Amino acid sequence: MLGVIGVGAIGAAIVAGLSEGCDAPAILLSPRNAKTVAELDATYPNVRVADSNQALVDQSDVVLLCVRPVDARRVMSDLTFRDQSLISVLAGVPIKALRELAPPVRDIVRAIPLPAVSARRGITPLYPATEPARSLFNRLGRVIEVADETVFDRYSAATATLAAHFLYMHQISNWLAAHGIAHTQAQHYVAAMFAELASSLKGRDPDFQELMHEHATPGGINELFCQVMGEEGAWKTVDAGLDRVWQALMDRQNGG
Ligand SMILES: NC(=O)C1=CN([C@@H]2O[C@H](COP(=O)(O)OP(=O)(O)OC[C@H]3O[C@@H](n4cnc5c(N)ncnc54)[C@H](OP(=O)(O)O)[C@@H]3O)[C@@H](O)[C@H]2O)C=CC1
Repeated sequence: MLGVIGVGAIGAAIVAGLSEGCDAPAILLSPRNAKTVAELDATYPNVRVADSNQALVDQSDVVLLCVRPVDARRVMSDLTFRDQSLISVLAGVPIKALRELAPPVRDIVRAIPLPAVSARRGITPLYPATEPARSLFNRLGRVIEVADETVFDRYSAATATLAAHFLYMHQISNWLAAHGIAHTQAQHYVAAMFAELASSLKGRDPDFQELMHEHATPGGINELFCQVMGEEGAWKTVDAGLDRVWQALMDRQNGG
């Protein structure tokens, strides 16, 4: 039995992805977030809702922890574990801290799922990449087996750039809207442009420099835009943002 504590955005996405297709694993959900939990329970025959978090822990061989990092200590300190498996998706909470939160559990794996797991198209770094986490996340797409926890946290830092991608698109559509194109039309246009770009990445070995050149006619407007972004410091800002995220993750690990 897989028990999921914290059925918010990523917890629900994982449950949905695992529950699609044949041989779906039996899943028990924590009762909080009643609306989402009831929807998952009604949609998937392999899903049930536990009476409490402790009942979930008692009945589960594998516990998947999907609460916000700031809530972890409060949630876990109420619970008594036995020697079962624990998978944590909590960004920036290291194995050492998880051991302290869930004694006597020894088998602890960290995972970095992305929302695409709901459609079983995820790519999930695992540390350490042991069973049963490997099988669970392989069912949700692909797994990256990471051998070192610091490297694992680098992957975690990179996921912090996702929301900014939408802000970038927002900025472009706002510029169009400020210059006479209806806001909705501008958003549809930018969404279609980037959806096409994203789908062109599938099924090929990505080389981003090469792709940039494919899209930038020499002397053309894409080349000009890249040049101005560089001159204005945009690419250095990406490095600065990632460095700050990395520092925040490290501070979280050190209890800061
Ligand atoms: N969202 C994402 O794409 C990704 C998230 N993560 C990690 O996943 C974790 C969850 O993120 P996300 O899903 O976005 O956050 P959400 O806030 O959407 O989900 C967290 C859920 O935990 C619930 N919760 C809080 N306290 C308890 C409790 N005592 N018992 C059971 N459930 C509880 C919350 O309920 P309530 O709202 O009522 O407090 C909420 O539904 C984070 O640690 C994050 O780092 C990792 C990879 C990707």
